Amino acid sequence: MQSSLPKVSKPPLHFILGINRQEINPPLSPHAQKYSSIQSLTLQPKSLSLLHPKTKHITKKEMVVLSKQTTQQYSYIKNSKSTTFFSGIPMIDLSKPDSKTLIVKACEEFGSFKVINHGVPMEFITDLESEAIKFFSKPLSEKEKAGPPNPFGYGNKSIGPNGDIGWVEYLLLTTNPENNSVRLASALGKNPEKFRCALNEYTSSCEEYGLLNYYPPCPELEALNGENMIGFGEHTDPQIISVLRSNNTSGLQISLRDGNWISVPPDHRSFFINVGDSLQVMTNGRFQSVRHRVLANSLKSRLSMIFFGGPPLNERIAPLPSLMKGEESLYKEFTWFEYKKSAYGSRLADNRLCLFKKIAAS
Ligand SMILES: O=C(O)CCC(=O)C(=O)O
Ligand SMILES: [Fe+2]
Repeated sequence: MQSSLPKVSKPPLHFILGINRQEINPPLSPHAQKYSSIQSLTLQPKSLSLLHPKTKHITKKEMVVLSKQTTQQYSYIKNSKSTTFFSGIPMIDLSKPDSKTLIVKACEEFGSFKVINHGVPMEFITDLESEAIKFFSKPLSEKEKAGPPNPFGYGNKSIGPNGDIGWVEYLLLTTNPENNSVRLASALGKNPEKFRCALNEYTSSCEEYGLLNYYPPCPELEALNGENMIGFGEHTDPQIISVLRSNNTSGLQISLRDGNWISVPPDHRSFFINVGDSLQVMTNGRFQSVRHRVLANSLKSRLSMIFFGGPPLNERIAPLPSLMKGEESLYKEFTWFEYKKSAYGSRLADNRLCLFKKIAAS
């Protein structure tokens, strides 16, 4: 199969296998208990205009409620109609000749799209999925042997080093098995080779456009009357592209250009592609990285396999000359290493590209 996506240059290509945390903490207690442990409550009303014709059904107003527990802080979203799905996400059939054109259009308009007829055999996906589920079903003490996730390994709740917390567990892996530590390999079970094979089969089948991802439920949400808990907080991916595949559980939301959040219908056979910050720079802003987040599900577990395609560390990230046609670059010069370092020092929701934008002369 011919891939229509840009060829992603060599490593680092990392994967996150995530699973919503469930058995890790004592289950979140129902309503009363949750609020009795609140130390501070912040309400951030966010007025949302309905500019996009296909978003009539989404909530006009959204409240983000931050509840601070003694040791952790989780974020909740009030009245997010997470089960009303948006039907306007571009779907691209990679076997069709017009797919390239449609991908460009989707990247310009949405910063994301889903692909079908991607050529990745379903059995590769299900093999990796079942190995991942085996891992996440282990007792916490076993999983922790594969952590912490720096640079690669198991993590839960904490996303990055700057205080971001989510209802999530994850395994951060690299496609280069030598970089996945011995500690990680042994925690993957008696047969880490099987896990590795599943990962390799899956990644080698899609190396030109990346791919992979997984997650699970939070029954206490049922008692919270329409509130949703953040599994993975809003952010843009810093890499060139991310390829996300999840099981049939909802949770992924993306922010449209008008600021409205919409829920992506789950589809375990397709891949969902996001434009990352690096691709935004490479196209001098013609494509824009898409803000997205994952909400916890009260009933079902969600497993996502995400493939992040990033450049080599010393690669300069700059607009591609062939796209420039005499335009000025909107961005200062920087390498992927510099961007990663800066991203590591920021919060998940921060607009990291701001720091690298040229200030327009007035
Ligand atoms: O787990 C998911 O479905 C998405 C997570 C995500 O956006 C990320 O890891 O960058
Ligand atoms: Fe992401």
